[in-house]
Amino acid sequence: MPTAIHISALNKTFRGGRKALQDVNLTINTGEMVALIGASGSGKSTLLRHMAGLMAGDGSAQGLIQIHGKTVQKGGQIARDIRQIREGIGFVFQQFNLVGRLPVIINVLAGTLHKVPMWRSLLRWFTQAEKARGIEALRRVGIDECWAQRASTLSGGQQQRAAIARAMVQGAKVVLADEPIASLDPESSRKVMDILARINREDRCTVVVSLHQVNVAIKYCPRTIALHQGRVVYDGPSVGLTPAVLRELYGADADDILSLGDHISSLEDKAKPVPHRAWPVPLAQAA
Ligand SMILES: Nc1ncnc2c1ncn2[C@@H]1O[C@H](COP(=O)(O)OP(=O)(O)OP(=O)(O)O)[C@@H](O)[C@H]1O
Repeated sequence: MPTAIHISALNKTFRGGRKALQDVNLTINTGEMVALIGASGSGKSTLLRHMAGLMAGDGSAQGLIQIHGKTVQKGGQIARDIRQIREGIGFVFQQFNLVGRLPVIINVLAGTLHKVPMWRSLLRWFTQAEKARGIEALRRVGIDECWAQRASTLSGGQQQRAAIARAMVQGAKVVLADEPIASLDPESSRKVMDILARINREDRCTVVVSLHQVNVAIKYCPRTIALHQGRVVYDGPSVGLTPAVLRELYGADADDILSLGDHISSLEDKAKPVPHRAWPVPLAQAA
């Protein structure tokens, strides 16, 4: 399977000497849906920001990040053509989400700006066909009726969904989502995760999503990469992350990942008469 994201020897030391990423080496294949988990401060956002070319790794190390074979950064230098590379990446990052004063449809169509002439992008003038594509993307994420509203009037979950619609319109083949459900209620969280899973499945989009909740990772992502103090401490099937494994990896910090862990499954518990089994059988026992 072709490689979507390749990371080798990536280190990040912030001013003051805090090591936020330590010798990160990863390969994510096209079409994977991967969760990044870890306690608060473990380096999830920092890693995603490096993948997006928004932050450069340590210059002294030979850190390399490539997306679809194109270099995002190498040896602490962001690639000169990073804008072009970003055209193929969809971001569901809080700070990038939407321009609140503009209508939802314009925000979504911003995903096509790299494809339209400069004068049209400045005037925000879109063709009927482009608008139809935007509405179709909004329909796929279930908020097409909101197309004319100012983005600032959407709920948090709707804003995340609009950001995903923008990535669809953009034709992104990699979507990076930084804690997209962190501040959402269970129902909105489920919708956002369902949509990410759909674009992964239907559009064969590679999705990397950082999550606090390990059981959401287990439910939606076949593979989980777990970070602890900037290091990859687990990279494998999500079902292998039992409470016992998490306690071994994180010690007392495991509670951070486990205690927040059931806000989607608790919703299902209410809906289903059968008891929800929060933890799948550990791999060792299943074999
Ligand atoms: N700009 C910065 N300057 C200095 N230190 C930073 C900076 N950004 C992040 N850090 C530190 O790097 C470490 C990793 O932070 P990061 O935000 O990546 O963690 P996280 O796993 O995403 O946490 P959370 O789940 O709380 O969002 C933390 O110790 C954080 O304090």
